[in-house]
Amino acid sequence: MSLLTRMTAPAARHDVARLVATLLAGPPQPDVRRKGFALPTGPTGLGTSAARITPPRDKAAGAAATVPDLHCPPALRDDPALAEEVNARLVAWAEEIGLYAGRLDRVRAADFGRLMMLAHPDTDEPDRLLAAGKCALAEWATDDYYCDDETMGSAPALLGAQLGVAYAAVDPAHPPLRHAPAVERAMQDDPVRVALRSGFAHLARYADASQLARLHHEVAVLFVGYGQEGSWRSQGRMPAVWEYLAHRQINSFLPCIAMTDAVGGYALPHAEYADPRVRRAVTMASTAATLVNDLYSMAKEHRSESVEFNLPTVIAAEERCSPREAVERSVAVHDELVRTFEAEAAALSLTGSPQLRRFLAGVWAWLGGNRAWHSGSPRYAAASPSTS
Ligand SMILES: CC(C)=CCC/C(C)=C(\C)COP(=O)(O)OP(=O)(O)O
Repeated sequence: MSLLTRMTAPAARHDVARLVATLLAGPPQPDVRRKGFALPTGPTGLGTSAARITPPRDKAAGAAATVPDLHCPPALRDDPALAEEVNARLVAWAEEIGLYAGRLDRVRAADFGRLMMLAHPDTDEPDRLLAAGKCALAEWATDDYYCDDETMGSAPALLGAQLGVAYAAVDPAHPPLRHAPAVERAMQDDPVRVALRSGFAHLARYADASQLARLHHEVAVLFVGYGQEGSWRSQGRMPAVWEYLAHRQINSFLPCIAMTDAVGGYALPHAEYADPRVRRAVTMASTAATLVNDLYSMAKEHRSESVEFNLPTVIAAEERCSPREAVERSVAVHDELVRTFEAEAAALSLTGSPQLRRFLAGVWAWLGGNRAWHSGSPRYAAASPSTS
């Protein structure tokens, strides 16, 4: 069955979505394997705004009800059976390695398997989605255990030291021989480090050396962002809006988005991934995806004991506006980023390689899957418990 026929949410919620989809999809490319991946077809171009789409099922109305409409693609497929398989295997893995011990029911309910199914519609292979899911959950756990959840032992004073050691679980440390056993013990005696190491080892089955090096870079940058947030937390300081936005580019879903080609079974050449024009488009998309998290996680963060950092809170503090107005302004920031990504990605798709075109279409698909997941995951439902 083709991806298109499996989609329950076949179109976008805004005028240009189909046009963007068409530009990003480009002509058929026989030299790049396309495992059933296709962006929405149908009416294209300006004047197709009547083709409005409803997103896939939203399991939890709580958070979703408080977030205004976003300029965001739809999820390109909804395959609950695939999501369930990936989620079950992800939770079994977490249990086996002792990650989120005592909280696995919440991890299961958060349904990160569904996030992977929604965000990576160009593969049907559960094991590829599982590899990506392990990396994502390990990165989330780094945040929960070390940065922002005191009930999981996070403490600002420990953060830098913990992140420094955790990085060796992703990009192995190579100490002189006599220190190697101590490093090895450290890799094994903490569930976050075990998860990072195991997740990236799994992904290495599908990623080549250049893709792995790219991911190491993105994780290192993510950890810089975690450190930045820790610094605000320990100072009790609310960042400026510009500072927060720059932060959300690095403390972002980019490490997940950067796996798009490895998960899809092809490789974007390093020179194209590193091209500043591509980087600009992709980082704008990942910042936007992370602002979606800010909008949907506000209710969860209000319930938390620790200081909350999200764009509406930062805007309300700096611009002295009401929470509702701050949400509206955050949505406008999000929408501008997505629109800019769409325009620039469409232009890059016209001149770049087939792999670049597929990658940018994959990033676009990731945005849609991400929003659909956030709107339905009990992790962000106002009245439900979260993983943290
Ligand atoms: C999966 C991944 C790369 C996560 C890194 C960044 C991250 C933890 C988020 C984007 C989520 O931010 P936040 O700390 O607000 O997370 P929750 O709202 O607690 O899910």
